[in-house]
Amino acid sequence: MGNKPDILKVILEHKKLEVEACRTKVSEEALAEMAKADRQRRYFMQSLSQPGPFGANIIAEVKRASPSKGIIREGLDPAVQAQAYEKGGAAAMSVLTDNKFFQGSNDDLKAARAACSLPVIRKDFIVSLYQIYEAAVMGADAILLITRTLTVEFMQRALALCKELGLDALVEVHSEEELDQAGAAGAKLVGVNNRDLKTFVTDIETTIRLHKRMTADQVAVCESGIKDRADIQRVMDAGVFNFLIGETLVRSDDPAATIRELTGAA
Ligand SMILES: O=C(O)c1ccccc1NCC(=O)[C@H](O)[C@H](O)COP(=O)(O)O
Repeated sequence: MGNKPDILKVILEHKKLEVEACRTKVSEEALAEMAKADRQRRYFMQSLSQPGPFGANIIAEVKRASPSKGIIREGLDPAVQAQAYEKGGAAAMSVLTDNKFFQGSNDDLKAARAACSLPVIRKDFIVSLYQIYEAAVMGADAILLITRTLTVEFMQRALALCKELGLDALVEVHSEEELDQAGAAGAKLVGVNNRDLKTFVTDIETTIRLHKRMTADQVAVCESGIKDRADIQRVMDAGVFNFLIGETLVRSDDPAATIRELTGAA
């Protein structure tokens, strides 16, 4: 048996080619100009800064497929999903825009955002400032920065650009070292990915462990592998009240009811 390929490395290599191809169609200068246009901003970080009415805030994800699970839901309609998420009481939404590995698209984000009033994060693999301008142009309210894939210097530049464009940034970490790097870059909204992106194993204890090391001005988000109310309760007992949930909601036949069960509203 050969070694498993490092999927993140494969995704990033492909993403760099994708961005270069986009650049040949629309230059970064032209995109930056478009990104300055007035937008109806929705406040992603603000929606997560305090516990919700029942305690937990859910960032509900629109994810058609993933490298770890393959197809999650055939024929998923992002607009229908977004309406159910809002009805269930989600605080915000996450939409995968990567096409090759997650079968998402920029149109998925636009359709989901247009169908509800929730703030939306563009979930993709940022390798260039170009994609941050792109996120603003497609109407996203926030972007994801994955610490493992970026330098502190790039994250600082990305965070400064987000501020300029009126976007929030969720900075994702999976280890103590990455948390320190995110802090050095100035991250205030910090997502702990419970999924090890090398092995795909999820462990909710990762959030509980890393949260203890966060500073008072950082807001934590528990990401990946959340299946039920017991998982949420366990993490809430440790002081974290924000949860990013994909598969459990996308597989549910009644995502609104599932959100109510997860937050404790049901
Ligand atoms: O989910 C994957 O297989 C994956 C593989 C490589 C990079 C990222 C990946 N997931 C992105 C995510 O962060 C999750 O979609 C998100 O945290 C929700 O996780 P879940 O609730 O377990 O679907």
